[in-house]
Amino acid sequence: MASLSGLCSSSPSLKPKHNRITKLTPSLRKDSLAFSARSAASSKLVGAHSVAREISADLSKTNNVGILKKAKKGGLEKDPKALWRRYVDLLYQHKELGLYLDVSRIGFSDEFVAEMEPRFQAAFKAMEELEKGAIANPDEGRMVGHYWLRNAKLAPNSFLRVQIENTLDAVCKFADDVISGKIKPPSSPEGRFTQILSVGIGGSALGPQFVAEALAPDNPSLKIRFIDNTDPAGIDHQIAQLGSELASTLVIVISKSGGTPETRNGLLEVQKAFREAGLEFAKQGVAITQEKSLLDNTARIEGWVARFPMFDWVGGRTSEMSAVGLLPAALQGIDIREMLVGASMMDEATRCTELKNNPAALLALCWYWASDGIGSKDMVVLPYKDSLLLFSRYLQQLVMESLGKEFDLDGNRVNQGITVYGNKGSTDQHAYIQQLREGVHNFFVTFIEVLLDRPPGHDWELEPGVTCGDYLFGMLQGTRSALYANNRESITVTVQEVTPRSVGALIALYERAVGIYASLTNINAYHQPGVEAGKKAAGEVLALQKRVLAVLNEASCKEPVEPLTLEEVADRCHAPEHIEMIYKIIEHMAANDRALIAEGFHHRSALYEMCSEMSSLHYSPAGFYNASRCEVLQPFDGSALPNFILQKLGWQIPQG
Ligand SMILES: O=P(O)(O)OC[C@H]1O[C@H](O)[C@H](O)[C@@H](O)[C@@H]1O
Repeated sequence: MASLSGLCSSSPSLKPKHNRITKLTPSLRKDSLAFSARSAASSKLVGAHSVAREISADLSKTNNVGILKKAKKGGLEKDPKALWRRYVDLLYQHKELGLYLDVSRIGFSDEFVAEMEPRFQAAFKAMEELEKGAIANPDEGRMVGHYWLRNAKLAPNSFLRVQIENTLDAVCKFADDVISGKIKPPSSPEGRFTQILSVGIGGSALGPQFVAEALAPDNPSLKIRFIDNTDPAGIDHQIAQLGSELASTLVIVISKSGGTPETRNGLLEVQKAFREAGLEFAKQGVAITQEKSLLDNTARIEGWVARFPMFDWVGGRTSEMSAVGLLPAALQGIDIREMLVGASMMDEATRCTELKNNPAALLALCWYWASDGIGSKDMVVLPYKDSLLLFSRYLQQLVMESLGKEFDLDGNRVNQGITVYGNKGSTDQHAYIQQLREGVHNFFVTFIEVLLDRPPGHDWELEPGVTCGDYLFGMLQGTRSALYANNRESITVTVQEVTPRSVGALIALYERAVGIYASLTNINAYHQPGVEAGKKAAGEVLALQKRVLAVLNEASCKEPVEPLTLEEVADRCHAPEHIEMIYKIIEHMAANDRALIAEGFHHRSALYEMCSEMSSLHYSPAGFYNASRCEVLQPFDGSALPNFILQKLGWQIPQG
């Protein structure tokens, strides 16, 4: 990349008066900091075990909305020379990582930054305490230690340090042994593992999926597929795609808790496929989970090939640099030590307490400015590189599960969060960017730019002077300009190329930005109580389904079979208030041939079929019941049924 200093000197008219930006090395960047640096009144705020809570108490006195309203009055800078100066002045560069952050198209002012400075200093202090082992997840009484994974020396005690180092060594050794064929499946025609089937969900899937898409070579040592849902058709598809290669498949079951229902279901389905193929699952299964979890115990008792630990102090959405992300990556031939180096270098850079020299803080500043500190605007993430397609999905969990909270750390209802979505450019330009340019103004964009189009030596000009990659570049720059011209703000993160190092750095950059933003907004970024509520509700639905089945079974055992209306089923389940859910349960079972709903004309063709083949079908104007399968149907007007069906059922043909 042309250095910025080079560009400046070739455009003397644009060169800023002061010489502090003639060369943007990290050290000079500090001198060029235009933001007023206020002293942080934070030393008294930090306690070993309740960092965020104490900080928040002090910061809650500041009126965000007031600052933002005042600061936003000015509107966005449009003068090209002033914009160029803003770009040069604000550009963050990490030369060693080949990573650049341009925040010049977010409209914050120096005054706003100055106002925010104490909050940032407090956030930096909180992050420092977190890295030292403070209980940064107060609700769950946990430390938050994903930063230690890439630099074990930072772990707060030697026990954790050794745990991290041993796990990394074990991951590398296991991957080497699998790739070399030293560890092999018992009955594989290839004589080695050729496929990975990863079973996990949420944080136990998104990181490995993103990294596989971004970094796996075209011919990886092992190919990876994912089961990340409890969708039976999706599971069947993955197993069908493996076909006879199931015998050469290493199944990695990933679950921090070891009890996530979707993952358990995926495991049970895969185990069934193994049984049906006459394969012994234990010889091909690996577990990544917390010690002594249900999954860990199962894997231990059944004697799976290997088990790797997940640590209590690593959250699912920040687990990519634990065995969760490292093992699948290493098995695909991805250089995981390089990923760790990239993350570690970014961690170092984002520990900087000068806002303008800290890329994570700059991101958090932009988010705060753009979304008014309350998530009023959505974050649209647009990587202009196919291999980074899943970055937006990965960030969706990282940002939304971390920041989307009902209460702040002081117990105030705040309903915080930032919505994240996006796929990739320029593809999205042909889909929804029309709205971003001209429609509802409820977002800010993050462009992810990759400078290297293709490996050197492979490029060609598809028209004079222009390559395919030039088009991609042009699309990105064009969209950035067109959006800004219409007052749509954007951030641009640029990496030289997509490598294990730059991907590790990107992950670390966003992890820290989320942590800092959480401090700014005084929320706990490390728990997910809302997800728990959804899981609990799902459990209740399944419990209700079991009660519904029990009621139907009982009625079906009576002689003659007792027809039930929906209301009667609900009453017998002692759940009349859940009648709608009971209807949906029966409707779902009906769709899967486990029940039948006769409700109005629409369903009658189904009735005909059933009636013609089932002798034990019972019908009454009050309800419809299939004794052989324990099925209940909605009441409907039986007289509307054709006579031949009523005859077949042995019912009286209605008069008139
Ligand atoms: O890794 P597991 O314990 O199976 O959890 C998988 C996922 O489950 C939940 O939905 C959490 O909200 C996620 O943060 C987590 O990553």
